[in-house]
Amino acid sequence: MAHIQQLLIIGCGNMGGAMLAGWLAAGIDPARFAILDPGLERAPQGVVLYRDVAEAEAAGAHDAVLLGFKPQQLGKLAPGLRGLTGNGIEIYSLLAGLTIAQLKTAFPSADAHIRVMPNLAARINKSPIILFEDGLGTQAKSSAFAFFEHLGTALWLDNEAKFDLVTALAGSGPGFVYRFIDALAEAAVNLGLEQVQATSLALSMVEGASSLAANADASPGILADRVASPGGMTREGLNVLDADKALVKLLTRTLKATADKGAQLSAEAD
Ligand SMILES: NC(=O)C1=CN([C@@H]2O[C@H](COP(=O)(O)OP(=O)(O)OC[C@H]3O[C@@H](n4cnc5c(N)ncnc54)[C@H](OP(=O)(O)O)[C@@H]3O)[C@@H](O)[C@H]2O)C=CC1
Ligand SMILES: O=C(O)[C@@H]1CCC=N1
Repeated sequence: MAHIQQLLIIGCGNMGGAMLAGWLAAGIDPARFAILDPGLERAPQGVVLYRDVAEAEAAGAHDAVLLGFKPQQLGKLAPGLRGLTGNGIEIYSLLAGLTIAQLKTAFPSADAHIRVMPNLAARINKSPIILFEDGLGTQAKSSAFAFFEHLGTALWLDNEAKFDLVTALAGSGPGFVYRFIDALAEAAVNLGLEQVQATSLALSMVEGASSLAANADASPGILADRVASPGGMTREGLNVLDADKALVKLLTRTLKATADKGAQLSAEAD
């Protein structure tokens, strides 16, 4: 039988909501989803919304759960969720930093425990989706992959120790790109451009450049050199970013601080 026929999303905020929107946009039947979230105003049309655990337990319709609340809530919420996470249920977790071992301790009776790391572009079906699992059989693994692939480009990670780092890169990454776009616009404003025009140009430039790179036959490094006409303007700017590896060093510190917080969230959950 195919897996994830009925997904119960527990905590449907920014990330859970983006994923649900992506699945619905991909044409998946809304009747395959339910939400448990006490504070959510409304669910998308055709998706059932439970306000409390008892309602979701009474329905008892799901075969998979997606944990979409905050990592700091796991210890407090898990005991009350045991009735929704028992035999026959697969647990998919968005909780940044929290390990498979911690999920197994929190939900010991579930059939399988899977870490999932998307980003907000799941809403437009363009998110990387990193997966790491324990307990899925071969067939369930391939149907889980197909289900998450609707949201973008899925991959199985072979080493959980790298999960915080891929979270920093692919999950948190949009935050860094948005900051870069803002900084680019602010720099142009500092040098004399008008704010609205600077923001609009920075945004459309990044959109075009990233689509071009995603579909190109050459690496971003080679594409950067193609932009820099010999003896031209761009090389002068690249020289600023490249001097003493300034940009690489800044981003290494950025990813390290982000990944280290994952380890801290995990330690605090014990
Ligand atoms: N934001 C992102 O880009 C990404 C987030 N993640 C992960 O996704 C998870 C959610 O993050 P994010 O969406 O940003 O946070 P949000 O605060 O937007 O979403 C969390 C949701 O859980 C709800 N909630 C709170 N308490 C309960 C409860 N007892 N039962 C059910 N639902 C509850 C919240 O409701 P209320 O607001 O009323 O408290 C909210 O709707 C985190 O674990 C995070 O690590 C992973 C990848 C990317
Ligand atoms: O900031 C966070 O913790 C989550 C995980 C990745 C993106 N947002």
